[in-house]
Amino acid sequence: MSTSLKDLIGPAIVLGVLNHVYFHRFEPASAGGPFLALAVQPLLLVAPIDPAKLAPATVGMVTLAFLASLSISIVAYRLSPWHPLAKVPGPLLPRITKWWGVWLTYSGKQHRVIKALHDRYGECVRTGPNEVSIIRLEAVKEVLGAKGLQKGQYYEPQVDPHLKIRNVITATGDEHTHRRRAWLRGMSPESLKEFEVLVAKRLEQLLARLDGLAVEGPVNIAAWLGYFAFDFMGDMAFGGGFEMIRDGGDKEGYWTLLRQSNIVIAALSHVPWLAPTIYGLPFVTESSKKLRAFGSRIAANRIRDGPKLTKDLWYHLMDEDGHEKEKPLMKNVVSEGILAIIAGSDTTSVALSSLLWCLLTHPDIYARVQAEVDAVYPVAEHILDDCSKHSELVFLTACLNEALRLFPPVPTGGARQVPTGESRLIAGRWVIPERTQVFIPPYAIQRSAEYFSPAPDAFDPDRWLRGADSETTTTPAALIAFSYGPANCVGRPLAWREMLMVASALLKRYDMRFAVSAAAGGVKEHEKYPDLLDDVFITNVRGRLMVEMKLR
Ligand code: HEM
Repeated sequence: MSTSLKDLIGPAIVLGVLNHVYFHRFEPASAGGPFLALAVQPLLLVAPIDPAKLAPATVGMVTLAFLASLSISIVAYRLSPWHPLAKVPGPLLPRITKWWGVWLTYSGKQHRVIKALHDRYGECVRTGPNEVSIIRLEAVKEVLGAKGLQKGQYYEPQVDPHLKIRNVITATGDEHTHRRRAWLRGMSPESLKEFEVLVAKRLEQLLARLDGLAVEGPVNIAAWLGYFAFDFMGDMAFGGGFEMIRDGGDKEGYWTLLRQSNIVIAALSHVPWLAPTIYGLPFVTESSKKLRAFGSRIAANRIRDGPKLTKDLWYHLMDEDGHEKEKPLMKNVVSEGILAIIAGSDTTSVALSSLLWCLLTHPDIYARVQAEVDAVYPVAEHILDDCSKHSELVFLTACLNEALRLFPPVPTGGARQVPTGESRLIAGRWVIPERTQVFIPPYAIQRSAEYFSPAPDAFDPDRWLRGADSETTTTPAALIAFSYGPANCVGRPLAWREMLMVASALLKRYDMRFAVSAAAGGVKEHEKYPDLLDDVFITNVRGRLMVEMKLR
């Protein structure tokens, strides 16, 4: 008896469902094997047919039936009441597929869309088939805190695909504690004092450049703050490496390279199983090879020349003063150094750009904060050599807190993962099942009226200074721009030092206002600034921030 197409459709459908059951149970870590298995199975089904009588249409129909049944089975399960996250509200598309998250990352709008979903569906929203986003204060501690959840598959695409090196941001458990120890030495008060010298040197260079540019016309201050932060991080991590202030741009192309690879990584974090396949593509490998070569080159320079003005981060990460029993491996330290540049440059410069944007949109607040800087630093030079007065910059600190609240440089952050085999009760109300990815997005929680009211979307630095009263709510614990818990931002003290030095220097030296530009479509260029902050894990400023700067 010969096998016909009709005989094969039923088995193809059953096989599709069985594949879903298998992959659901044994989640693949990479796409290569599963893709091959999916391609081979329809061919095995048609194998009994005499090849001479096998029409290509038959193979096509069997494959179609197999893939359609697999897809329908997956979608039906994800939408069904039996899915463990069935009771968590959320829109249809993300319940079905993680490709929605990939698209959202490429669009740059992830933070704004997630906030809109919280506005609509509440404090816990299903943002993926196995993913939730929570903006309840108790969840900050329960998810990000010491007894919370660990980083999971979301961070896998950040691991170097060739060297398989984990740095402090991708390591978990004891490995994380060990790596973080060296970072903490690098961020001690003594180290910070040394880094101040490096900030001051670059800040002087920036101010000299801005003095010259300011007389020529409006300056894209967002770009120049980016050059500053990048040059400084190169000095701080490797004792040098970039000269973007000198060159007036990214002449070497490393900034662009880092940003491009950040976008790819941020998108792949939603589909980590695809990362090994994508990283196998030559043009993708090319950019990660270039980055590694660059890291090794500046590391080699650093080893040859030693620290420049002061002990740099390399000194601490490489354990040059011999705290650890075993010296760290060179490749690990290169990876940490590159991480420092990624984690510490765009974050700080975006925070400063957003602060300036907020101040320039509120001239009354600008005037108050400028008056404070003038009072604390009557002599401009002392901004560069006396950080002991930072505690007196109370209003500037409030303005920075408010800018970090409205525009957190890491707007959504990375997901933590519920361990296999257990579920977690979060905030006493949501039972989150095993292997779920859990986001606590700073942008959405920091604009929640529950924690900041009235007017949670308004720039109101005074909310940080008002005492508690019955009319207003300010919840410092809900400001998580630097994250929370054992994997919070290890560079926080340095970031604050840098931000206060740069902001005071700019306010002291210049009178600034938005450049007058023709309104495009009725919207002035500076009004578009918030919409051009792309959330690609770290914010990318897609637009310009054109400012007229007049020496005072
Ligand atoms: C305003 C500036 C900054 C902001 C808002 C910021 C924010 C953050 C956030 C939200 C995280 C957690 C990321 C996650 O959970 O995946 C983080 C981690 C980290 N940040 Fe920052 N950061 C800033 C500046 C810096 C600076 C200047 C450095 C210094 C090099 C730095 C180094 C790091 C490192 C190494 C981690 C990983 C820590 C760990 O996993 O233990 N950051 N940062």
